[in-house]
Amino acid sequence: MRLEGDVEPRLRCPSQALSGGTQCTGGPAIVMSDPVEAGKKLAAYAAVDEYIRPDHKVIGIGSGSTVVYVVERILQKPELGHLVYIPTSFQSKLLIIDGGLTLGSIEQYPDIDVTIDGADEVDPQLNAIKGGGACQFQEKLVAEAAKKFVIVADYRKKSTKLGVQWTKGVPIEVVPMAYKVVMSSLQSKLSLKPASVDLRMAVKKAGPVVTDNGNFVIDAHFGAIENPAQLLKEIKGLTGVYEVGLFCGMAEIAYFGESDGSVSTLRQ
Ligand SMILES: O=C(CO)[C@H](O)[C@H](O)COP(=O)(O)O
Repeated sequence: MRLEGDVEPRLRCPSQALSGGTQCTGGPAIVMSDPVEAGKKLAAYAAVDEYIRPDHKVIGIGSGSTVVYVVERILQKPELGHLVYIPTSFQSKLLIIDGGLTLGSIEQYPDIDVTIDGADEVDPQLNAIKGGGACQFQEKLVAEAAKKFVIVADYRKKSTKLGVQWTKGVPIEVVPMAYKVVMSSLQSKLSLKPASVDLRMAVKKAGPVVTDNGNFVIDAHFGAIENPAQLLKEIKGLTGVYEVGLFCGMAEIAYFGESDGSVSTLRQ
């Protein structure tokens, strides 16, 4: 299958079931000149094909550039048009609205069948760093409310240990007035000391990034993280912390679009 906007015949991904830790070829061809973009699309399409069914009712939609392909694939399947879609950010709300899908809120639909989301880094135990787009609070809420949480990512996100591939730090959403206290607590109260902590600054605005929840984000640089669950527990215990971009033991499966055009998976 050739998709609109694709330019050269190169990559191919399956729509059939994939098995744990394996790579596959075959199925609808995905043709793109950029291997990273192709990887995102491969992973997203495979996850939608295998995890979202017409007999589902409510689907969580993550945030970021990979999720754009999740919605693109959903829109190619008219049999998924009657489902309700729950956003995890302003960006994903617009994806749902602009696609003409039915938008729901987590308050209306606290029980979600499947949530599909991207990630910044994923380790072999399916722990993930998220929040590169500062959406980690709503992403975690919507992932936790789902029976199944599925990660989609390109090959750059696969890692042996969190903090090795993703070197921009662990995103920590904080209540604005608490940011200095939290920065100081991160340096003095954790068993794993960060090399540095930065208040994330906006690019096209003076001052800090402000999240969809009106908060700030601190990026904490720990290097390789041996025990992400312990680190998560310690950071969440600091007063002023709203949510941490460490997702531990949450995902059932991660799909990775590889640079050779295959899709690999990691399962719990
Ligand atoms: O956690 C996220 C946003 O807060 C994103 O899912 C994560 O940053 C991955 O984004 P992309 O698909 O653009 O690489």
